[in-house]
Amino acid sequence: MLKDMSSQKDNIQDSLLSLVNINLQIGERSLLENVNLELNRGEIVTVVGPNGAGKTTLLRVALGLQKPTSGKVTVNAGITIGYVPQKLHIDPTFPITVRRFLALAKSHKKVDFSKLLDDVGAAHVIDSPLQNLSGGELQRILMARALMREPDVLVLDEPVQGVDVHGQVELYELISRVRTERNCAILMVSHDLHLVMASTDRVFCLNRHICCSGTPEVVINDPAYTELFGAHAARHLAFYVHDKEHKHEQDPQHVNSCDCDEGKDCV
Ligand SMILES: Nc1ncnc2c1ncn2[C@@H]1O[C@H](COP(=O)(O)OP(=O)(O)OP(=O)(O)O)[C@@H](O)[C@H]1O
Repeated sequence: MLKDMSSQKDNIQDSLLSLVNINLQIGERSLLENVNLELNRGEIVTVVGPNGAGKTTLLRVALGLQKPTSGKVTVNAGITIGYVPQKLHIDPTFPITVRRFLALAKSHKKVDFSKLLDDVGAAHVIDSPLQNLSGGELQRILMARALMREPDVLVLDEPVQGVDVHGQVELYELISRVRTERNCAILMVSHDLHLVMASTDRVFCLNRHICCSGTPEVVINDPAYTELFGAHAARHLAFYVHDKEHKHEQDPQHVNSCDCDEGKDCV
């Protein structure tokens, strides 16, 4: 009996954030229509959709930065949310090192920056000017800054933008690791379906309203997904599974002669 009760408890999902019947109208424009989304501890949820679909707007509503016209946003009392925005304006006339940038962020307790950066694979840039970082390095620093708050929920708006395919794979692996090691929930936005599918538990396809949602396997076979992204994209951008044994360094020609499904995009 006791055993039954504990397994029941394990199955109860720890909901951290929920959006119910969210509508947002600005002027004549309807930006979000009847959106429902729930985020549970330990899961990665990805919102995909074309440009202008309302992905960033949805995150802003979830974060309480944008008030919906109607609907309810519920955030569990006492949880901490870390946010990595889509854009960070870095003033080129104000040079700042990574260490200084992190020191400017609010944190409840003293943080060991070397360890933090080591955790996100960016220890080597600790004394570099922020302006000199590559796209992938900058994303790691922004993620490190968000992690300083020890968030229960990490919200990432297009975390791999401007990063090459190899860097994207690494960043999605980092995101999965952060989720596992910190047992937080991750809510992220991506245009990219290709790589993100392998690194997410649930996907929401958004085009103002939720066109379809579910596990990546369910979504990729949903006609609404094909309608939104086109049959070619749905077929071509099937699951990306990176074979780590798959090496290219020894044979540069291999990139073009590779017989895996990725063709010349294979990394
Ligand atoms: N405050 C606002 N007032 C009016 N329109 C807005 C406002 N914020 C966003 N929009 C519009 O709402 C639509 C959705 O914008 P949003 O940035 O959420 O889309 P997105 O899916 O994140 O797009 P992208 O993939 O290009 O980043 C866009 O057409 C945008 O111009």
